[in-house]
Amino acid sequence: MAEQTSPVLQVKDLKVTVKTEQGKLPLVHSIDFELKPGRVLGLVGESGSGKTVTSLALMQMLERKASEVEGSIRLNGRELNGRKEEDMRRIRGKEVALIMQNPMNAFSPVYPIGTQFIETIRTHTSLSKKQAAELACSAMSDVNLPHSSELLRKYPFELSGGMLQRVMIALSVCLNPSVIIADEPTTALDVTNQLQVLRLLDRVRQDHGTAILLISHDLGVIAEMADDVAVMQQGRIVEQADVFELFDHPKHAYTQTLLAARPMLQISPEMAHCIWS
Ligand SMILES: Nc1ncnc2c1ncn2[C@@H]1O[C@H](COP(=O)(O)OP(=O)(O)OP(=O)(O)O)[C@@H](O)[C@H]1O
Repeated sequence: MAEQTSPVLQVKDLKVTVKTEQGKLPLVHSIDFELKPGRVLGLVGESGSGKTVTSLALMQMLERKASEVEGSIRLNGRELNGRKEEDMRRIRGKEVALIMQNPMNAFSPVYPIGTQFIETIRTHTSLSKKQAAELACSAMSDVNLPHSSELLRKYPFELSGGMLQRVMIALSVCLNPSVIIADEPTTALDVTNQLQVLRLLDRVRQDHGTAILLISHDLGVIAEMADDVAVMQQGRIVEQADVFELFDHPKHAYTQTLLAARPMLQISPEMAHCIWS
């Protein structure tokens, strides 16, 4: 079906500049990519290459006074770039969700997790408080968080980084957005929970046709999860290809260096089998 193959997210000529005391500093230079339903695009590149800045620009979460985002970000055919913050609040979470690198930034320290979780659900749905709490609990057990009703009463500082990361992932997936941007979603987790989260993302992709932009340092995770890969260097996408093509025949010298520098695939065939079984 034509509808199935049209992209949910189309990024064209995206540029990000920040204003510094020394003047304007370009961080992302004219990048293009698209995401189709149910596909995973891996975004890789060394630290500082602009992956997080790109994800924040897509979500329109960069400080507007201190930065400039140019180009086009079309989500389900609608332009996001320059959209009012009020509109973006309705779109974020419901249509596009961000799993951030640092989960502490995703929650306010002054409210219990549950209040924030339930309010987010209720902003985007017509569920009652009780139904929203049930949905929150079931989403939390999906990411291996037991005693979820107890957890919902806790404040962010009472949870470990890994637990908070899983709460954020549960919140991101529970509203079935068409696109999930996952910025290093498993970095803070131990191996068992990494597998759980990767499995969950894969299940969401399969069951709901969610498109995922997966940012990761871990080329093993990218090799297992991504259909296509874009390689970023100094704010530019220097190579973009199908995952097999990119790993087997990297064309750009930087991609070759990146692949040669990987210690080894951190996901063994046995672990990969665990993810998909
Ligand atoms: N507000 C800002 N002002 C100036 N420079 C910034 C600002 N935000 C980010 N940068 C710089 O932009 C570059 C890209 O940062 P970004 O966090 O996107 O990299 P990254 O590829 O996500 O790295 P990592 O993998 O370590 O998360 C870095 O050099 C960073 O220092």
